[in-house]
Amino acid sequence: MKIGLASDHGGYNLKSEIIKHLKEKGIECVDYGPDNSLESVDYPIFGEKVANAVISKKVDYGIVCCGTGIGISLAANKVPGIRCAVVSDVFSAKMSKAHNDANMLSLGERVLGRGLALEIVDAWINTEFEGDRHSKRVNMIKEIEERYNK
Ligand SMILES: O=C[C@H](O)[C@H](O)[C@H](O)COP(=O)(O)O
Repeated sequence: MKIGLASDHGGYNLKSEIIKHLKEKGIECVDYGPDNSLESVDYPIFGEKVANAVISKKVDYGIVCCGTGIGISLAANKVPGIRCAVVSDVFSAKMSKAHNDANMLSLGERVLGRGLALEIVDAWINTEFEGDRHSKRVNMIKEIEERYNK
C-alpha cells in the first residue's frame, strides 16, 4: 500500500507523526508537502496535490491534515472522484471506508491528540469497503458529481 500525505502548517506536526508511524509499519509514504512547519501555507494547494495523486493512481490512498481537517478536505473533495472523510473517532474512520469507500482521510491536528489520531489512521487503513448496497450509493455520489461537472 502506498499513501500520499500532505498538510498545511496547522497539520504539519500530525502529518509528520503519521508518516513516521506508517513507515514503521512498512507502508510506503509519499510526502506532498509542506517541507517545514514554520511557514504559514494555504491548505487548498496541499489538498489538491494529494487528491490528484490519488486520482492519477500515483498512490493508493491519501491522508491530509490541517488545523481542523475541514479546509483541506473541502479542497480535496473538489477533485472529481475523491471521497475525503474528515474523521475524529475510530468508528467513523472504519465506516468511512466500509460504507463510503473513502479514498482520502482528513484529520485535524488542533482537534485530535496524537494517540487517537494514529488509532484512527490504523482503523482506516485496515478497513475494507464492503461493497454490496453501499456500491450503489457511492455510484450515486459519482453521478451527482458528473451532473455538476459537465
Ligand atoms: O480548515 C482550515 C484549517 O484548520 C487551517 O489549518 C486553519 O484555518 C489555519 O489557520 P491559521 O492560518 O490561523 O493557522
